[in-house]
Amino acid sequence: MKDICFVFMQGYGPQSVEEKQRLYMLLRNLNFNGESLPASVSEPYTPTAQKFGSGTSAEGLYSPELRGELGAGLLDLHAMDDTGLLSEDVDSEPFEPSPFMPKEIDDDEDDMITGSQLGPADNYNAVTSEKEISTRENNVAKIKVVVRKRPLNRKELSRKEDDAVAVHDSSSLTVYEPKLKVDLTAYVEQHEFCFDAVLDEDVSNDEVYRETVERIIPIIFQRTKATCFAYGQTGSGKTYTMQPLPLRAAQDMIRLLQQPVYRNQNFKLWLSYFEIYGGKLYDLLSDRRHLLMREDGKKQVCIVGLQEFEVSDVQVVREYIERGNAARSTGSTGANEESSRSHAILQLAVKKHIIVTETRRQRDRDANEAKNTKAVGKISFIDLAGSERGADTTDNDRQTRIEGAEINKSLLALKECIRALDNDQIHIPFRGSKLTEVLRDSFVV
Ligand SMILES: Nc1ncnc2c1ncn2[C@@H]1O[C@H](COP(=O)(O)OP(=O)(O)OP(=O)(O)O)[C@@H](O)[C@H]1O
Repeated sequence: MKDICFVFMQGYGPQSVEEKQRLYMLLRNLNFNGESLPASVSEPYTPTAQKFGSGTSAEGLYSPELRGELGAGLLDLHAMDDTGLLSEDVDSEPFEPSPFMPKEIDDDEDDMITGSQLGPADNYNAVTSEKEISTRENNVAKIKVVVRKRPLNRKELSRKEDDAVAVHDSSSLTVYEPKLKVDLTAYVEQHEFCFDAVLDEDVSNDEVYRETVERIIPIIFQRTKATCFAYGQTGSGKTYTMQPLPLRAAQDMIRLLQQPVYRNQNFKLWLSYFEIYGGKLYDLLSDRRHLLMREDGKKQVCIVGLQEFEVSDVQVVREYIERGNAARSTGSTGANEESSRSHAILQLAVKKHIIVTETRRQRDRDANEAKNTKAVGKISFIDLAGSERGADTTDNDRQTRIEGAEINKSLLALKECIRALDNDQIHIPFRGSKLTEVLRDSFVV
């Protein structure tokens, strides 16, 4: 079997329920974990208005039993913010629309989903045209789902396994699912999917960067936060895909920092890296120091004690990333010898350093100007731990199974939050896991 890793991009700024629901729609159908694939799909699933327009055609895809055990992921690292974004004193070009936003938007069609276009089996809530309009007008959160196919690994090749995924073009693929009839005759079911982008197995990490992160780097300097996360089952290539991205992003950010417009404003780049392992937070750049998560008076989640480092050199960024990677919790699963056993979160924050004059007493004491910083924008890279099927755990020891259970639990909690959002529930179960607690603000508009 070939596996697929999803790279999901989320632009920050004001977010709408509609965008999040759309993401949920996209991702909850992406469980290629053998047993959770749809039993029968007569038409391809397309996460755009055109396909939703087909009414019941893809009905089977949306029934709860076909969603699979571990569904979608939706992350937002407002949660990690203990400071609001700088709202003034930033000289920049006018605020840019999302790089994922089509330049020209046709009023009545394309990428927006209308209530009338939804299939009856789907309890996706109708999106009113009024909301659509306001969404467009506000240029709100932009989501991009990119799928990367990985090549067969040595084990799969030696077992002469079939290639289960065929990439057709830059936005669609087919998954071939081997099945057995009741009389044990083998047959293959085909499932077609469309995404914002599909990258074939020969695509390099550099191309992944260009397709996903590159375009949002400039807007991080314009009071924007973005999150890129990798979702997929264990061994699907999440870490392989995610690890090079922050370094490439840092390279571009450092280059931008040299530009007079940002240099003159004293913009600097800061890096932090932590993981959520077994429901606990650890600083990967500070000897795995146990971190505590607290809520402040404004119900903002703060990670107390998380170390941030100012970086101005790509080589230094590389060293920090390597140090953090080395500190990450890894283990071995049936599907991946070097499996990440944690959710890793690397953040690159642009901050404006403000020279402030302290109180008279302090000034007298210090006679120096004190420095202060204010967040301008931030990009977060999240390498989620892989979801695991029962079949992946047969060879695992007790510890690995416990870890797997914890990982699945947290991804399930993530799914529950997204499902609650999808159902417009008032109560969103953030407290289901540390992951969802930390990412709480992503579910709150
Ligand atoms: N696109 C690719 N091209 C070549 N090799 C790949 C690709 N994707 C993944 N691999 C290889 O597959 C193996 C598993 O990848 P990786 O560790 O990134 O999976 P993962 O999804 O992070 O798994 P886990 O959730 O268990 O941590 C690694 O040896 C990696 O080098």
